[in-house]
Amino acid sequence: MIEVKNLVKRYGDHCAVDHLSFTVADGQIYGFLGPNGAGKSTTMNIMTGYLAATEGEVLIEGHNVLEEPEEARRCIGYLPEIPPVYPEMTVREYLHFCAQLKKIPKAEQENQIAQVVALTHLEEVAGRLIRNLSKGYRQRLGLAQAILGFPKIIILDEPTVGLDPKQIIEIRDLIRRLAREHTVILSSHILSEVRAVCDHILIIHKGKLVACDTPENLEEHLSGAHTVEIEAKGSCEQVEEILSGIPSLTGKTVSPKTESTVAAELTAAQDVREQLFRAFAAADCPLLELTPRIASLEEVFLELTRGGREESADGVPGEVRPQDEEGGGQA
Ligand SMILES: Nc1ncnc2c1ncn2[C@@H]1O[C@H](COP(=O)(O)OP(=O)(O)OP(=O)(O)O)[C@@H](O)[C@H]1O
Repeated sequence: MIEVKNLVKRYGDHCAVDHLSFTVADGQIYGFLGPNGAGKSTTMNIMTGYLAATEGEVLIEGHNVLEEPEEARRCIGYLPEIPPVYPEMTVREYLHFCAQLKKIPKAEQENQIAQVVALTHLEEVAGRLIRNLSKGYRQRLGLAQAILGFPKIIILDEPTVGLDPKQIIEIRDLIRRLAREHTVILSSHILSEVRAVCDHILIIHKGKLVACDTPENLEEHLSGAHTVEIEAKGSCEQVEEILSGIPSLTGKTVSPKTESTVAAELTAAQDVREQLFRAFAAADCPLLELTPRIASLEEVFLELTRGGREESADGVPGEVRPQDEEGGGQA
């Protein structure tokens, strides 16, 4: 488990991380999402002990990252935004070097290196100098060193940057496989990627946590209260008349769709699907389609990271839990 408590990081006057609190539970994949400069890398660097916080603390499996760095780091594998590889070493030499740094027992080193090389598909370049590797292979090597030692928690800053589509799919599969036995936290700008692999999403904006939930809940709760699109057989007047009998509607736009059908978009503070069904049936007006509109993760992201949005995060509906000062926002 990771506990991030009231984390603040200031660079001079600039507050890159602003009282950030959240908890990461074991055995799941968390996506750290935010626009450029939101504070993702800074937070990850603090969580992994690479950077000191101005205020607040991070506990990894109960170990304070600053006070018990060895114990905390033993639980973490980290792929920073720029993988820390040495160009003059071969892939294999570098992984041996990392194994020593991670204090993996000598007798286990060969076996573990072989495993991570296989997992990240580095076999064919294992003897090659790192400076001659493509960006994709360097990224995979960065991932291999993060996995080495099979730590409980694996933190990946933009793991698929620079990879081609085939490699992206492979790395996603690898992340999913790792998540069976590890907790994985990854940062990304790519919404579809986060949507595809993560169980939980933390959205960060201007250093603050603005949402923390499953992708499904985020999409559902931000789908504009209840928006429903309908298509009915009849005239606009007839449909308007039926809708006027449903007082809980807060908005409606009605327009002809075909010669004999009408389309409408309706909003309400509650779920009105059953009322709609009954009202149209009672008026003998066939309801041909009734579709609740779900916001895409992209819309959720844009909504939550609009300028100044983080100031009013309290208003985020439903399960979207912004941080609180006690260290809430449990993920
Ligand atoms: N060493 C530094 N000195 C001064 N400001 C910094 C430093 N590192 C980061 N920043 C600033 O802190 C803010 C957060 O940066 P950070 O790299 O954590 O964001 P990010 O969400 O990871 O962005 P990106 O997605 O572009 O990598 C940015 O405004 C950045 O310019």
